[in-house]
Amino acid sequence: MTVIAGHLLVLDDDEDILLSARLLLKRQIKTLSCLNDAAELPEFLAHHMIDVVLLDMNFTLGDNSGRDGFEWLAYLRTHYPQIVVVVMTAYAGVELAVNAIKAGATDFVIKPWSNEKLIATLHSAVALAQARNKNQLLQGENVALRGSLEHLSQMQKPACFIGETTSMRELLRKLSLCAPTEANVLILGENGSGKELLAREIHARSKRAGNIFMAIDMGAIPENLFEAELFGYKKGAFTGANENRMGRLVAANGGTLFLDEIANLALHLQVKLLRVLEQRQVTPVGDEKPFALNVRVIAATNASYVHLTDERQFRQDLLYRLNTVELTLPPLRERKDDIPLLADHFLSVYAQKYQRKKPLLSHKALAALQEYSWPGNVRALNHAIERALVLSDKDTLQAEDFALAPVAENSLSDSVQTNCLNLEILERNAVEKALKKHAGNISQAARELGLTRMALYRRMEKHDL
Ligand SMILES: Nc1ncnc2c1ncn2[C@@H]1O[C@H](COP(=O)(O)OP(=O)(O)OP(=O)(O)O)[C@@H](O)[C@H]1O
Repeated sequence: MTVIAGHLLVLDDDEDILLSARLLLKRQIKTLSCLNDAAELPEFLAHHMIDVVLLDMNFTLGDNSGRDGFEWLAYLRTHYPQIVVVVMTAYAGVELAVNAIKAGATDFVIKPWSNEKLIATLHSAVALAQARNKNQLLQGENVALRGSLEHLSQMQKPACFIGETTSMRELLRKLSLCAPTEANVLILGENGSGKELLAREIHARSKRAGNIFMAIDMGAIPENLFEAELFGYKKGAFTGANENRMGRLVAANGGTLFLDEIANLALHLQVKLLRVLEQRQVTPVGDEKPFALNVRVIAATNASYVHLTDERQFRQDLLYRLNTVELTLPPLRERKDDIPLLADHFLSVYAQKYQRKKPLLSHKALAALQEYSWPGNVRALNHAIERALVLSDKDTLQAEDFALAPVAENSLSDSVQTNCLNLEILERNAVEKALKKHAGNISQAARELGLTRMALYRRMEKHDL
């Protein structure tokens, strides 16, 4: 006997029916749940992934019209279109069953059921549900692949998260506890400190590791495209919507959704995101049917805690939805003992990339790297090492090969403080100085800060520079 690999929910107000379903099916199907009160269905579905619902059509004593069943069928079709519904009716209710099929049920069984027929029906229903899910995932992955090309090279690299200082060990300890759970995680840390890498590490150590990791830079999506990009749209929903397009949230179904730069999301869009995360469903623009959303959410920001807890800038209900677990990445200047490890790692990476012998670092060069305050954090260290390796063919790299830009006094003294507001000031100073130093040349300033041009533009906008 092959066990049906799916989750079946039997919904019937008759306890005897539920008992016989349990007796018959508990060894036939991988996961079986029973509910005798249909009113509990929405709450139940919000917390469980169901493949098939075996739905009784009559819940009100003396009413054999199937009215309740049709209402719940419509609810399932609207809110959980991927769930396959098989209805149950009494012998006299074959006509009812036919109407239920017209209304979207996939099949029906007559009570009292024939065990064999019921099991065969459920076999096909679960197979159909799984094909639907797979189809949805494939569509999603397709969108994700198209939409995330810029992440492709990073995604292919095996995650290698380096950190051995006390603060990083503590962070990694928390990570190993929360990664296998479904808890939402909020990652705080300065630019370039490794928030996305940490998010990928959580995904890699979670049950969703075999599924998609969808990174969305919330600061990079123009406000007027927010809904179309994230929720998708239906053909004809607006000018230019020439085909149905699945949004990135549904594309992330089954996997992890990484919402980067979450604090850059405008307040009115925060409400929309919150609604989707609460209801766990997404309705594409111009459509009526929502898609069920099954994602684990990891969000990240470089914003200060002061910013996040200021309700004029960030909705507190959204914050609570996102920060079940909070992980804070210390800036690189506060974990200087990691610099030799990181430097060695990047030297290996770039020696391989540029097909040359891995150079050594002189003592002075290492000391200079450890003394530097790294306003652009690990990303800037990474770039500095790549640059040094490209521009020098020596076997041993010296301090001057790294051309470390002097960091202004006040930035350095800010850096010693851990107050979050000062981190904002530190970022503003770094951006301002880089722009001044490069006479407003965005590309050069961005390179020096270890940011992309887009990321630098966002910071300039944020700090009104
Ligand atoms: N602990 C680490 N070990 C190895 N590489 C790291 C580590 N932290 C960061 N990096 C590398 O530094 C670069 C920047 O990291 P990442 O993009 O994760 O930072 P971020 O905090 O998300 O940046 P931003 O705030 O600008 O989005 C990446 O190339 C990443 O691989």
